[in-house]
Amino acid sequence: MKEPTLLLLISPDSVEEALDCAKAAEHLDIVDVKKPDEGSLGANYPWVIREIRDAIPADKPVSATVGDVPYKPGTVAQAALGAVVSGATYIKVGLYGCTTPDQVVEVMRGVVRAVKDHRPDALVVASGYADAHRIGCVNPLAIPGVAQRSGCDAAMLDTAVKDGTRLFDHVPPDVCGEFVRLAHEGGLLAALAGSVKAEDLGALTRIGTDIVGVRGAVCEGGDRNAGRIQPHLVAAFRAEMDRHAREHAAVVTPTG
Ligand SMILES: O=C[C@H](O)COP(=O)(O)O
Repeated sequence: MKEPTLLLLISPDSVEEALDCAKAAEHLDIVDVKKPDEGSLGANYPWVIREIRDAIPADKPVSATVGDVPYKPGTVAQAALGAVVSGATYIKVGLYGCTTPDQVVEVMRGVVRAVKDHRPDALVVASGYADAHRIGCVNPLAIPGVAQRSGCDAAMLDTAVKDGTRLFDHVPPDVCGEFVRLAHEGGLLAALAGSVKAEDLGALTRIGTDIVGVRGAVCEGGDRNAGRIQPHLVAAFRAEMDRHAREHAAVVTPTG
């Protein structure tokens, strides 16, 4: 049986940074357009998504965040359509303002319809927050179920507050493992992010994560705000991912 592959999603905040990602294109799988100064899943301008789509190799999918969205299903559906029309094929929604699972389903059903009516092969990602308890939104472990109920393709966790705390500070590896299990049970991809560092890759690989999302760890000085993405840090991060994948494969399918 082929081992599942962990994909690397990197989030530039501008066309200039996307060009740095393009220099490291062989080391990454998905380029994720966001605007970090508008929030952890802050949405960028449609023309930035389009320019980034044009700037990176055609075989690298572009993802775009629709924002840390309010509970306003029509507004969010229209924003999601803007992202897919601009060339993104992974549409990520940060469910910041949804306080109940039913609200999430209502918002995400609208997004799925808006996106897939325009481009059936685009993937819709419902993103909750590992630190949901700090902002009063839906519990991380509820996300896979509501993502599945609303027809999404992936369930994701990121952190809402970028204060140096990390994914595993809020949702420990065994609970992230349960998140991944629930996502897979619902036929979804599982994406995890939140100030992830290279030292987290062992656990993320072990639990079967499909996509790891990173910004700070590949910016100079580890600073997601003041630092800029560095191609050599992307390459080094990828090398660590590959090392963990090899080690994990050796444990799961020992030879000899
Ligand atoms: O989707 C991934 C995020 O951009 C992660 O950013 P971060 O690694 O700085 O928390």
